[in-house]
Amino acid sequence: AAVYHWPDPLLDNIDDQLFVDRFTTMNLLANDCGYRDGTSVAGQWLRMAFHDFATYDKETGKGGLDASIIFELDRPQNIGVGMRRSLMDYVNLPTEYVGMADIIAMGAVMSVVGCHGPVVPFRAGRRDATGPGPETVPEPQEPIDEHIRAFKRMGMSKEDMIALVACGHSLGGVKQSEFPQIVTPDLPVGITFQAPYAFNNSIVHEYFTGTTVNPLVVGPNIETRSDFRIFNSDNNATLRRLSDLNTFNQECSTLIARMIDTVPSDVTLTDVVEPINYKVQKTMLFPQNGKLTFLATIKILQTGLFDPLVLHLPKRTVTMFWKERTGQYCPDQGCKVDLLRVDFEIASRYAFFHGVLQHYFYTFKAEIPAEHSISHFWFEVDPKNGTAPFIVDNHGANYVIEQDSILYDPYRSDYMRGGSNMVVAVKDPKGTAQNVHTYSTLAGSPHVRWPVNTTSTFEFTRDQSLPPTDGYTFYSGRVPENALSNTLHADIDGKHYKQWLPHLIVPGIINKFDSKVYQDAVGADAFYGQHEFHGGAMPFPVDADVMFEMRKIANEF
Ligand code: HEM
Repeated sequence: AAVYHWPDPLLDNIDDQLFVDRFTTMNLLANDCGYRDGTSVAGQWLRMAFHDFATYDKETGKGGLDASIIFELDRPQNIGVGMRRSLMDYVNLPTEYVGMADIIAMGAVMSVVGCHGPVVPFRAGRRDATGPGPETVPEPQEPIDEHIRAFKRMGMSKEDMIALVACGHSLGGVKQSEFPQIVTPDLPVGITFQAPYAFNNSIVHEYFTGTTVNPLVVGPNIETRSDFRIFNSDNNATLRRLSDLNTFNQECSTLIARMIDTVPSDVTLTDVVEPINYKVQKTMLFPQNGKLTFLATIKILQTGLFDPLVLHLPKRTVTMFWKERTGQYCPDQGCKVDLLRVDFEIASRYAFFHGVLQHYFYTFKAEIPAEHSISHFWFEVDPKNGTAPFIVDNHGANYVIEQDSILYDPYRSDYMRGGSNMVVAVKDPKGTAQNVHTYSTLAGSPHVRWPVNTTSTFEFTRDQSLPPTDGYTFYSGRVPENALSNTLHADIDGKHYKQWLPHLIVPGIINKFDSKVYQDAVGADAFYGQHEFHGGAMPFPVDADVMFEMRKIANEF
């Protein structure tokens, strides 16, 4: 599995999307094979991944999952409302660190599991194309030899092709509005490939029992019966194998993974991404009330079976330690910080199949003398279950605060909707700071004929309304509301500094959890009311919606 060394913007983001929150785009839309446009969201997402992949050429090593589909939407081969709808779903997800190609691949994974199919392993790190690929998506009117040739070019054998088509065409169907020569006017306006709205091998059984209505098998137009020609191109041997559900699930998982992992030959993907345990995230360091405030959260996975009706905090205790950056301040064993708060979130369906049921987020707040600052931090976890306490320290490397010269300042920034006034604290004893700016990913800017995210630079200037304090001067600038991710940059005394601001904690999108942490940071403790507690084995204040969700999930197991 891919190893997470903090900070890693790519894996951090992918982990959030795949595993953490049931209520993200990725988890919500394709979940339960949700219906849309006469088909399923999942069907639309999976087809888009295939069409993006279908530009691959094994000989040249070009194409594959590279989001070139964005530039290919006007082609008849990519006809269909599903393509545009899928892109609309995805449009806000890519950032400076996570490309659209990864999102499209993730969509394929989520569509399969969302329709109760198997887990398709996910790797990250695809690179987005800057222009269209060749016009090479297979079309239903083409002869079988052409399909075999096309899949061979994509790196798939004839048997792979048969299986992959059966896997893909277990979702969705064909629309009259898009393929009137296949779904002729005497037929219903849309026909699904198989009866159940689920990722399974009904398509195979319906084929063998003669009950199929798959228009690419029994449609009135013989020329466009491509599934029929493909399925029996090996005398049905592959399809017979796939009539066993376990075999179908296994082979589909492997083949869809191969499909989405097909990338240009100069792109290297990460290892398979598993839920990341002890993930440090959402760190913030900023001057406040004559000190530096440091916030950090560590995510711990809840695995194994549990009784969803008896929610309780694990007995474990988690403690944070940190060390000064200059001078002598902390004892040898580090300055100790007790827990500020614990939150939890139910895991995604995809995470359930990795044995993860929910996530605990342990958040800490350290008060740090500005003159000493902070160089690194780590955690001690005591499971309190008879096993020994252990240290979590970024695989031995510690969580190192690379620099404290340029810091995002949530305390002084203003999150009002309609763009934000972002404030950056700059440690600049010689007064030489230059080029203080953020490099931001903006949602949905018109770039090509289809909106894709773009990146822009926003300059900051000295903010005279904020008096210097604790060695920091303050710079501010307006960052648009649609900024999805930001990286701060500055040159100070001839040296370049940068700080990545994780997606979701910066202006633009602030989720519930983060806004609470933000409230904590600025000292509005009362904000939480009864939902606030500081460590210890206290019951969660669970609301009815969450209970309902958890029961539903428990029943699905
Ligand atoms: C020779 C190969 C293939 C041909 C000729 C073909 C053709 C088609 C056609 C004509 C449609 C109807 C689209 C619409 O009406 O909007 C369709 C839908 C679909 N195809 Fe394929 N396909 C092929 C291979 C695949 C593969 C390999 C996959 C995925 C692994 C796949 C996934 C899908 C899905 C999920 C849909 C449903 C889309 C929706 O409901 O919106 N197809 N395909």
